[in-house]
Amino acid sequence: MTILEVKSLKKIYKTRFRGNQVEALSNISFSVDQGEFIAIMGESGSGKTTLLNIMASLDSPSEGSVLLNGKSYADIREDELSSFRRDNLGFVFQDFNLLDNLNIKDNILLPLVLSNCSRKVMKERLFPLVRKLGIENLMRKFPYEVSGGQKQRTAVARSLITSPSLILADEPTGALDSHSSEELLKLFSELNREGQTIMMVTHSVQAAGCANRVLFIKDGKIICEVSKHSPNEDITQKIFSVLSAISTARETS
Ligand SMILES: Nc1ncnc2c1ncn2[C@@H]1O[C@H](COP(=O)(O)OP(=O)(O)OP(=O)(O)O)[C@@H](O)[C@H]1O
Repeated sequence: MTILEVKSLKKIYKTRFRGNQVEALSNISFSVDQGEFIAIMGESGSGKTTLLNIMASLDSPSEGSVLLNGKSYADIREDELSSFRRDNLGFVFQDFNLLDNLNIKDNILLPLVLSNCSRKVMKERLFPLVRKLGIENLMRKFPYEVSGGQKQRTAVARSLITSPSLILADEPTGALDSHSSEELLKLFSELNREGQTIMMVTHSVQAAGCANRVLFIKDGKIICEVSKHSPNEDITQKIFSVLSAISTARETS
C-alpha cells in the first residue's frame, strides 16, 4: 500500500541578491509503500534537505504535490499543519532537537502533551516504548546528563510516541560515535522489520546499507536508485558503485 506520493516536485528558491533563482529540485517523483525503509543520498547541495522539508510539510514546493495517505498537503489549512505533522510524521534530526529544560520523559511525551492527550494514554504509550528502546532508567534525567546515543534514542522515542505513518530522519547518525551509530541503525532496522516506514537522509554508506531502497539525488533530480532484492542482501557495494560513478562524472564534467 502506498503511503506517500511525491509528484513532479519542483522547488525554486529566489535569492535576494539581484533576484537570482536556484532550482533546488526539479521534477522529483516517487512513492513510498507502507513498511519501506528508504535512504536518500547525494552530494552537498544536491537538494536532500529541501526534499525532506517538503515531505515534512515544513516548506512548500514551487510546483508539484505531496500526498500522505491520500491527503494532499496543499489541501491542509495553514492552522492545521502543525497538528497534521504531529499526528502523522515522526522526526529524528542529527542534533537530536531535545529541549534542555525538560527531562527525558517530558521530551518524549511532548507531542502527546501538545495534542492534549490524557495522562492515561501517555502512560500506556510511554512505558512499553522506553523499555523497548532501553532508556527506561533515564526518565528523570535531563538531556545534558545522558550520552549522544541515549539522546538519539530519546528522539526516536519522541518520534514514535504518536505512532506516526512515517519517520523522517535527517542524518540521524551524523553526531554519533561509531558504536552509537551502529546501535541506532540496528534500532531503525528492527523498527522497520516491525512495520515502521522510515525515510532517512544520510551521507553514510553504512546507514544507507540498512535501507531497502536508496534514492540518489544530483542537482535536484533523482538520478538512480538501488534496492534490496531480499531482506538480507548487502547493498553496500551497489551504493559505493553509484557514488563512485557520480563522483567520476563530476570530475570529468
Ligand atoms: N533558503 C534557501 N535560499 C536559497 N537557496 C537555497 C536555500 N536552501 C537551499 N538552497 C540551495 O538549494 C540547493 C539545495 O540545497 P539543500 O540544502 O537542499 O541541499 P542538501 O543536499 O541538503 O545539502 P547538504 O548535504 O549540504 O545539507 C543548494 O544549491 C542550496 O544552496
